[in-house]
Amino acid sequence: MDNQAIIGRLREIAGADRVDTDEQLLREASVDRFKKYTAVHGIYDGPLPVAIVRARDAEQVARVLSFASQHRVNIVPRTGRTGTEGGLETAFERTVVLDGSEMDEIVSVDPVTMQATAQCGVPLRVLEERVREHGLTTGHSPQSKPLAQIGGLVATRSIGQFSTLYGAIEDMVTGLEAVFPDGTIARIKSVPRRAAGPDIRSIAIGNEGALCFVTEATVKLFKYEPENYRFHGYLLDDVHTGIAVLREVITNGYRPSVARVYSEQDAAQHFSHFAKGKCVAVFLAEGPAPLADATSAEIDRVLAGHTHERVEPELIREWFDNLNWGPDKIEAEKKAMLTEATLGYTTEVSADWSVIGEIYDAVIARITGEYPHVDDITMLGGHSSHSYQTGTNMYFVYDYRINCEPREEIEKYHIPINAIIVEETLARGGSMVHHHGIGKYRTPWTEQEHGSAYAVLRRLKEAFDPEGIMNPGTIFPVERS
Ligand SMILES: Cc1cc2nc3c(=O)[nH]c(=O)nc-3n(C[C@H](O)[C@H](O)[C@H](O)COP(=O)(O)OP(=O)(O)OC[C@H]3O[C@@H](n4cnc5c(N)ncnc54)[C@H](O)[C@@H]3O)c2cc1C
Repeated sequence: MDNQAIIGRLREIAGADRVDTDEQLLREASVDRFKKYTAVHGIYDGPLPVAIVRARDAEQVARVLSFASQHRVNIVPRTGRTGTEGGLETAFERTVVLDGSEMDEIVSVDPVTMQATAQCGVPLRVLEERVREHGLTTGHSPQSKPLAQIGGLVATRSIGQFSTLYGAIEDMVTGLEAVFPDGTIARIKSVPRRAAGPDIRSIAIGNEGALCFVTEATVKLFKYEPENYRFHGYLLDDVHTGIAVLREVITNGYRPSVARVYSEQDAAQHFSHFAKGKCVAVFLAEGPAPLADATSAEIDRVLAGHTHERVEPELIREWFDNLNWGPDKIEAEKKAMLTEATLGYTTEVSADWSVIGEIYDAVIARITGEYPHVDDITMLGGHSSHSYQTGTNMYFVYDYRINCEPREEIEKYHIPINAIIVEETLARGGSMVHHHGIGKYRTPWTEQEHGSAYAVLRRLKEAFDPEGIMNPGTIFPVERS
């Protein structure tokens, strides 16, 4: 079947007005933010998709996927388009981008059962605003909240700034609907908990469009009590002290919603007006007032055991209020890329408390010691922003001046720096990806990440996507065409 025939069939399935073939739209749909630097220069070297289908409902998604399976047409699901790891890249010929952003109905908000159900194209910001009318919150607040949508948030195993209290998306989704490549529409009902076999929500959560298309999700709701917010900020001597502080607060049984530590370098760019060359620890205690007070008291008690300087809570609140990225910041970043030829990227990993500090040191030492273009790096540091009983994440941040043609940027800077971080983390038993997903650029290490359990993951792909049409090259390594 040639491209024209594919487009014709898609028009029959979805309606002609739901199938986009405009050249510029196809170019922009061929990449995500992994290639933001070439994209801002208008360079799109990879295969362009055949078409973009804006799906109306789950039945239409099912018909598109069945057709694609039968005719071996590749599918890249998408919603909010904030992905950072190449998951939206159309790396293969004969790809159709299946866009769920117009499935944007909030199906229900139930303040009694404390749940909301939303279609995949609902932006998280919109859902959050709706539930706040009831005095509730989703508790989910990734930095991309103004743009990211429910489908992508579920598909990437996203996590938000309040994760230490509310958890990540896998702790929040109680039920969902997903469409599989054979056209099966599976609805996983929402219940408080069950022991009826393995938890099949996790086949959809984090699948990055490589197994199924998420069309709807039901999430938990919590009381929204910003009047009880207690912000805390401290200057500390080094990252290791910061990690020790985080560990103590968390393992003592307290759950501030925000618990973060920034390295000196990262702090200097986030908190230039007060960091004084130090590390910065940030906490937010919330919940019912007595709990927020108890959490605050514990944070102070732990800090008393370490040399520190206190930061005005109002400064932390101001910083926090401006943390999210909407269209304005995306535009500002594009302008900076074009006028200053500078770029910033991140690689986020996780590991046990016992090795996370060692990983931090090893990564910084290797990049500064052996990366050949280290002189172009203008900032190298990181922060821990999501902590658990057993360990924490490290979000490495690297900014650089681009001393090459736009096309060469990824190979010269982003890929080798990312590789060092992944290698040092895996070498110490950590996870190479904490919350952005594997996408198409960490696949060289998917097998190493999972070890002997990779066979289980691989079987999921074979079982649910036997034709390999779902986002090929994402999560699962394959040869590129
Ligand atoms: C400025 C910025 C800040 C960010 N901050 C955070 C953060 O704090 N926490 C965090 O976790 N992430 C963060 N991210 C990453 C990104 O926002 C998340 O991965 C988000 O969950 C992606 O959602 P989306 O709707 O934009 O998905 P998209 O970008 O459209 O897609 C992302 C991936 O999910 C797949 N996908 C999309 N929709 C579906 C669907 N309906 N069914 C199946 N697969 C689908 C795609 O194929 C792709 O692989 C940030 C990104 C940016 C640009």
